[in-house]
Amino acid sequence: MFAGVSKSYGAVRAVDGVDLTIPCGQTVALLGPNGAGKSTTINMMLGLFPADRGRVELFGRSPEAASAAGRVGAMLQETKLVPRVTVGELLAFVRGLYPRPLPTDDLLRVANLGGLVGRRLEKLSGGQAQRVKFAVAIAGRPDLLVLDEPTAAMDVESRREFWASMRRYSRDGHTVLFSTHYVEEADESADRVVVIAGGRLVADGSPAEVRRASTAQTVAVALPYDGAAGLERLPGVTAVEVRGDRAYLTTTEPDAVVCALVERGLLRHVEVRGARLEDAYLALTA
Ligand SMILES: Nc1ncnc2c1ncn2[C@@H]1O[C@H](COP(=O)(O)OP(=O)(O)OP(=O)(O)O)[C@@H](O)[C@H]1O
Repeated sequence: MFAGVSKSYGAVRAVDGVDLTIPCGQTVALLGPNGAGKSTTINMMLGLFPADRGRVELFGRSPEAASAAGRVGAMLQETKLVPRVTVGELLAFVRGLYPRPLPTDDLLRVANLGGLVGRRLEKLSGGQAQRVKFAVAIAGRPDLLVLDEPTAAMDVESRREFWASMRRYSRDGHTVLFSTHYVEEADESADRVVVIAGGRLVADGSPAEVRRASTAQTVAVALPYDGAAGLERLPGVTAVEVRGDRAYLTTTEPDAVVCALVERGLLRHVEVRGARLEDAYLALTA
């Protein structure tokens, strides 16, 4: 729970009056561009440094007390793995630090590390190393799992595997908060999307609710034989983009645009696309 939380670094106001309450069991994406204040928010949530103003509480107590009680697990951007030990040795060590760790088999299954137990940490690929860091974060079976841009620099396949692991953990009723600047990750993997820009929360809701914050839609048609000239004057059209042999018309009134295209005999291979989370995100953070 954040109540009126602010944090500055000198003259830079990194987080500015944030209020946020996360119910148990929810998976929340903290979505924002570089420098939006995501890491600062997460560091305060974990009690790594104090807020200048406002109150941060986890499970009704201070972040430090919640972490000391083993209720919080985190995977931070700067987390490094020690070399010269195996995945299995590292996980056995970390499990030993907690009173009720995840059973080893569950840990390996959830983090998708089955074939890597004997592998030394310095021999892992980037995606595999991230899954080991994820395993370290969940080894103590935390009620709240916090992931700061966990898939930065991963390829598509590694990202897909990573989010599958995250969902296996959240499905068991655990609360997850992850930060990202990939809109599709928030759309696909979160119950709730909190958009942050310039240290302020600018949107908060399900992916569908945040998507609706942008009403712009696209009507795409085959490019008319005489080109795109004049399309921008059709009723309801606010922008026209030509890509390949298609014209993409931005509008808030797709019905009117389709009618106008019919009247002019221009309706060929039409496709109407609803607002995308990415459009809403770009509008919100502009
Ligand atoms: N230690 C610091 N000293 C000074 N300014 C900082 C420090 N850490 C962050 N900032 C500034 O605070 C603002 C918020 O930074 P923060 O790292 O929280 O954003 P972010 O959303 O996590 O960005 P990114 O996606 O790039 O990691 C930025 O303007 C950043 O330059």
